[in-house]
Amino acid sequence: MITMKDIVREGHPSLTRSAAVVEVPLSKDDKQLLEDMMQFLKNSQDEEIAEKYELRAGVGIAAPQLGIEKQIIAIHFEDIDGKLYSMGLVNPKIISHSVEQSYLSSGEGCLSVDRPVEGYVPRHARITIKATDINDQPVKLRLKGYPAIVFQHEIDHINGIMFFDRINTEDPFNIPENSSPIQ
Ligand SMILES: O=CN(O)C[C@@H](CC1CCCC1)C(=O)N1NCCC[C@H]1C(=O)Nc1ccccn1
Ligand code: NI
Repeated sequence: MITMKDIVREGHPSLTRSAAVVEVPLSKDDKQLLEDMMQFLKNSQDEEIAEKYELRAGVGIAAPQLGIEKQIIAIHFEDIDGKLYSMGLVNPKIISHSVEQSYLSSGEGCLSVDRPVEGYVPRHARITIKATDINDQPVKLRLKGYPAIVFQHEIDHINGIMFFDRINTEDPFNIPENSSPIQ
């Protein structure tokens, strides 16, 4: 099972390199990795398991965070209106996005960053993603709100981008034109 010791931290080269496209149909190993990543997220959100294995609760994880430079991400969370987002995707791409931006009013963190980094992380408010799922099926997702933020955070990992790379260093709490807060 994946635990925190498997998650590489800030400074590890995998976090700032672009990950490789994954061959489809998925190999047995890539399927297993996706399943393990999904299980990690579920475990991390289960109070007992998280306490027992000292897991930090996460809603998403990307293979580069495990030192595996492949375009593989897993997402598991329920959004405010109770919709469950639980999926493993390979080769995710943002194929279109809004001009409007949005950001989490609480800022962002990362399981690979063991320190708080203050500031708003401006992202696209609405995105359309294309990817392939664990059963080799094509997936097209239109997202907004918190789900859009989570998917962008994970896709950034695939491209070697960390959330703090997007914070305005002069004025971390600067609110860009045409952007609105989430939560
Ligand atoms: O790349 C992936 N990561 O780095 C895990 C991150 C991904 C989220 C950060 C902002 C958008 C996606 C993550 O999940 N967190 N960041 C650090 C500690 C908190 C934790 C978190 O937000 N937990 C959470 C939130 C709601 C409900 C349950 N748990
Ligand atoms: Ni992260």
